[in-house]
Amino acid sequence: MTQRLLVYVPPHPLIKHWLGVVRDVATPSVLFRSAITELGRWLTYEAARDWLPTQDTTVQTPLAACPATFVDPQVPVAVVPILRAGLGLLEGAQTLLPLASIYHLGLVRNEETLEPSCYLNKLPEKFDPQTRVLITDPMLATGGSIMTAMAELTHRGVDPALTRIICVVAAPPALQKLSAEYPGLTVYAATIDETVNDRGFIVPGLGDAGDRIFGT
Ligand SMILES: O=P(O)(O)OC[C@H]1O[C@H](OP(=O)(O)OP(=O)(O)O)[C@H](O)[C@@H]1O
Ligand SMILES: O=c1cc[nH]c(=O)[nH]1
Ligand SMILES: [Mg+2]
Repeated sequence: MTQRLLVYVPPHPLIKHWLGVVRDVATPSVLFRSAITELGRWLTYEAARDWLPTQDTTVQTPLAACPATFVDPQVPVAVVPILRAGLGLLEGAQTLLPLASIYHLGLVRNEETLEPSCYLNKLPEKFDPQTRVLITDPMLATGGSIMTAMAELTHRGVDPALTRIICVVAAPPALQKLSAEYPGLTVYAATIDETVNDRGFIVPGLGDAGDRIFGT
């Protein structure tokens, strides 16, 4: 079977609600931050559906033996927030994945060339090939940053088929690049917007996610 990039936009009222809040230019930083946290929570919930490994067992209730399913603690789970803005989605993700290891990757785009450069890399040298990786970055625009992140991860043994990206707004250039290089990868987005303007901003988008989260 040919593998394809899967992009899900979960039709969830809470995701729609918090997306409206972060799009609104009048939303102050403190509310923007908590809205991004909520989006991190609900997008992680959706992404975990067919991704988080489980094991079947039996438990004894007060009345009888009963089949039960638990999250498998043996399979490593990693969250990779793309700094800065990916930190905004991390808190919500972490509440659902309390045992996950967090590996920070700091990327910033040059405002003129839009080329990303890496200023912090806390990735391990090698990942266990079974590791479930969740990447958090609210904006996939030209795709330069997410492609850099994917190259760093796959170079260290991460399997794209076991990787999920959660983002708030995805734009066509980023999705096209991911699709060409990483079929089998899955993206969860609150929305897919139409365009990226000549300054690299997604339109209508939500502006500069990092600046709005951190009030800079
Ligand atoms: O798809 P791209 O064109 O690469 O753009 C997306 C990147 O831009 C933003 O980061 P930014 O460089 O603004 O850094 P910040 O998170 O520190 O604000 C955003 O958080 C993404 O990482
Ligand atoms: O619209 C955009 C594009 C990239 N990064 C952002 O923060 N916003
Ligand atoms: Mg920014």
